[in-house]
Amino acid sequence: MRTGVDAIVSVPASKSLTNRYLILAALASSPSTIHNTLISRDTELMLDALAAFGVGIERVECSDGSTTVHVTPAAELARGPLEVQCGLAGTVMRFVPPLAAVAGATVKFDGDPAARLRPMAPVLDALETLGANIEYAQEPGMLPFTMDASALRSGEQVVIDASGSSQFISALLLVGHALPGGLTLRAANGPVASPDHIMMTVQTLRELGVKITVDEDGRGWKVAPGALAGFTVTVEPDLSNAGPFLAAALASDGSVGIRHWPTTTTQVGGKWVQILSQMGAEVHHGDDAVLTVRGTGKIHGINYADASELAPTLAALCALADSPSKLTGIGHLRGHETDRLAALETELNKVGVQVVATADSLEITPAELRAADIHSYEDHRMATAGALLGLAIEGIRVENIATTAKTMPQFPQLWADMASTAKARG
Ligand SMILES: O=C(O)C1=C[C@@H](OP(=O)(O)O)[C@@H](O)[C@H](O)C1
Ligand SMILES: C=C(OP(=O)(O)O)C(=O)O
Repeated sequence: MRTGVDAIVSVPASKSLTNRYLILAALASSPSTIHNTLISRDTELMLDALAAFGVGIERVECSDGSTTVHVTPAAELARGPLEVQCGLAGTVMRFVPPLAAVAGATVKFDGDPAARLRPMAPVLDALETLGANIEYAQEPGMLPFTMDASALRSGEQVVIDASGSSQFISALLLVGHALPGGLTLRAANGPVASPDHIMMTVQTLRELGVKITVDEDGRGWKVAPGALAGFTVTVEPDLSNAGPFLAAALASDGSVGIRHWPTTTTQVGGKWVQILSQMGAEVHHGDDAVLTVRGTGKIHGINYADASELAPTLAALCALADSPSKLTGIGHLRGHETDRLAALETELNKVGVQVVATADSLEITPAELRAADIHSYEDHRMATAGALLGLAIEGIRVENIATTAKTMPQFPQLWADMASTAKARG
């Protein structure tokens, strides 16, 4: 019996774009307006951090349910001593220390217990190269730490190991124009994590008028020093968070549309179009800007590299496929909200799927599926992956679905609304 969903969904704004725009607005020379700002745990933490530096934040609730944020830069960013709470937000724990460095501030950073396990050293070592002094309260290179950036100087070329996270690179690029002498940055030999997110940073900077060049091999960046004028932008919907909804069309053999799908995007979630088509969906981007995905009764396995934050949803969909899949280039997901490779191996095994997790890949071989309680590890994407399994497997229960508030507090309601459109189709 098939029970296809048939829904059109508005997903909230992009976390990655919201937190980039907020950092840049704080560093601008005049006020900025950010329409359709995401309001979620990760962006609330960013807003609080900026307010601590003396940045003016005014929120306006709009009649369509979105939030516009007006950002007024501080005449001079506060130097503290301040405290910044990072929660479990990579974009806060990696993007705010360079802002503190530019401010010349003394700041204590801490986060959730799980945040204390996430890699930080490459970006912090780079800030030390630029003259910041960092005292670690527990483990070197990890939260919690106190940074004193009162003696920041102009740097020579900074070289960063970006195999653990693209955010180390993005964090420095975002403040490069505000550093004395700008910034010259290279990725050290070895893999670069989530390269799409670095391109998003580069494109965002260019869109706002920052001069940035990328080396021919794509592993080096030069940001010219200079003032950034205030700006007005509208944040795109979060296309990564659209993923579980779109995948639901395949999982339930139904149809799901996402409103306001951009014609071009820097978000890695833009790749859902290609991924889901390859896995068997019919995909249509209409004149009304709705991207519609329809199940065709078939879900094929896929070999896919650099899925980045799409991997948990993709892995759950691969569990429902008619052939094996392999997701590669995702070793750094072991340092995300949880060790996602281990978590996916455990949870997909529970529902009967064979999963082999290597250092940097997942091999997923579908088998007969069974009900299980899916643990979410305080990881929003494990929770949404569990919800997706729940559409296809009778009796799945997802523990702590509220953890989706990290980037999409509306998830439980939006999901329930979509799921309620499913009808028995005999
Ligand atoms: O810069 C960003 O907004 C992000 C970069 C990526 O981090 P990693 O490079 O650590 O994977 C991604 O997974 C994360 O969800 C958001
Ligand atoms: C890895 C993620 O988040 P963060 O920004 O905390 O790194 C994610 O959202 O999948």
